[in-house]
Amino acid sequence: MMSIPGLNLTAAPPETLNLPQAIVTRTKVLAANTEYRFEVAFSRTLAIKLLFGTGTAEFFGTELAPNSTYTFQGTKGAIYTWEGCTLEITGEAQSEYTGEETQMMSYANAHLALEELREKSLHSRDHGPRVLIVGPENVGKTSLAKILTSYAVKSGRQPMVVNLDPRQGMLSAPGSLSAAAFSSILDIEDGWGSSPISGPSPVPVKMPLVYHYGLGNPEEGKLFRPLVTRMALAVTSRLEGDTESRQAGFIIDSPGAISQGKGGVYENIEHIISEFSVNILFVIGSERLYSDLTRIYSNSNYNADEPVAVVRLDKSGGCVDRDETYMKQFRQAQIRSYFFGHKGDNALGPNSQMADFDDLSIFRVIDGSNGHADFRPGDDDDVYGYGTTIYERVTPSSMIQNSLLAITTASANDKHETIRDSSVRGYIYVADVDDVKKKVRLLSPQPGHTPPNAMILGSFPEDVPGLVG
Ligand SMILES: Nc1ncnc2c1ncn2[C@@H]1O[C@H](COP(=O)(O)OP(=O)(O)OP(=O)(O)O)[C@@H](O)[C@H]1O
Repeated sequence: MMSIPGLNLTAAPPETLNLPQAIVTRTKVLAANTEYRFEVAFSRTLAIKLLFGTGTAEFFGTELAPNSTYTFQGTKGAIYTWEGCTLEITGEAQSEYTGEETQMMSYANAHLALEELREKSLHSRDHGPRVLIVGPENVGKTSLAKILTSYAVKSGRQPMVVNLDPRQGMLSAPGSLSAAAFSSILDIEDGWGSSPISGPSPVPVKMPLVYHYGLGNPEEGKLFRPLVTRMALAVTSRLEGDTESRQAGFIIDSPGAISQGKGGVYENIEHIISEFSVNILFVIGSERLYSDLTRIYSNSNYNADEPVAVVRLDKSGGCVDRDETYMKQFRQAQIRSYFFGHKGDNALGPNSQMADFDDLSIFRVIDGSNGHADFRPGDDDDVYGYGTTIYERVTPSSMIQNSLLAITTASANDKHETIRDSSVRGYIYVADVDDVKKKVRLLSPQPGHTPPNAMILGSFPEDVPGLVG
């Protein structure tokens, strides 16, 4: 275990890690167009190797290198093969089986259709496809986003990927919305891969643009839509300045909650489509949603410069429901690896810093549950006009112990809208609060002084007790 520079602290191991387990190695022969589906607990490790010369295999679109061992913890996923292959598997899975009916053919066709649009954009100097993926929870939206991204990268493109689902982070902490251009392969073991501050990685790092949302549900509070607008501006201007990205277009992953709708009206989906000028809408796993959205965006009803193509895709039979307990463990693992590196190997040594209460400018997101929010789904953006109260300034106290603070690029004196619209430089973790001495102990991925910038404290992600032992 590695000590943390500064205060001789060590990272607390995840409670469940390193438990003894039966190590059983077996080989699994997969026929063409099938996949090995597995679930592995956070307390276990499953190692998978594609045996050399037996064929090719991929994990959500990213090819496995032959004879390399990939290890998974707390993962639910599938290794798919187009032509058949043999895997060597070591460790204990909670569940495992071979899926013979997969959606990979239709997902690959979706990729080919996007490639055609990318080729067309090359000749016309238009934008490439601007894709939004919607559907209820756990229908494989994120998996499809990864597959489309991997295939695009493999085709030599550099797509932007935008994560608008705060329940899980992409190259960032949970609770955030982020965007990044992908020009290299995704990290098989670590989901989307590593960002510069989350540990060394064999896969080149990606520099994400991050905004902090701080709530779990996009239908709650009054931040989601303004942040979508903000993100759309940032992404669009990046595309304007970069021919390769413009041609590749972007892929937006969305939270399941926005696909519930209210009486056939989907305000958050419509907002995302109009702000990002989405022209391809993939609807997974809900016929009703598909039918409602087709009605809304059928050419005769929808009045915009460019029509929105609504495309229905089936949910893969491999998709697994993830309960709150799993999601919480998943987020905690994401946060742990943000500070300590992937897989608890403590490859990163985050810094421990002491700060006075007065050094911290903390703004707490006002959500729907504490009586201040006046958000109604029907409100439009002008209610967020000049001088809106979005946050409340909080004095540090033991209340903030174990929480995550998003350090923005805004100053503490800025208007709330400015703080909201500022990107996040990074996150710090409040390890300890001394109410008497009025001091806090912070964990930061980077050395140096605690910045005076405005910091956002959300009610989401939940506290991570015992990140530091
Ligand atoms: N073909 C498959 N085989 C095995 N597991 C799969 C398969 N496809 C998806 N999964 C797993 O099922 C779970 C749900 O999939 P995914 O995260 O892609 O859904 P989602 O629609 O993005 O969910 P949410 O809206 O809750 O974020 C994930 O753990 C994912 O890894």
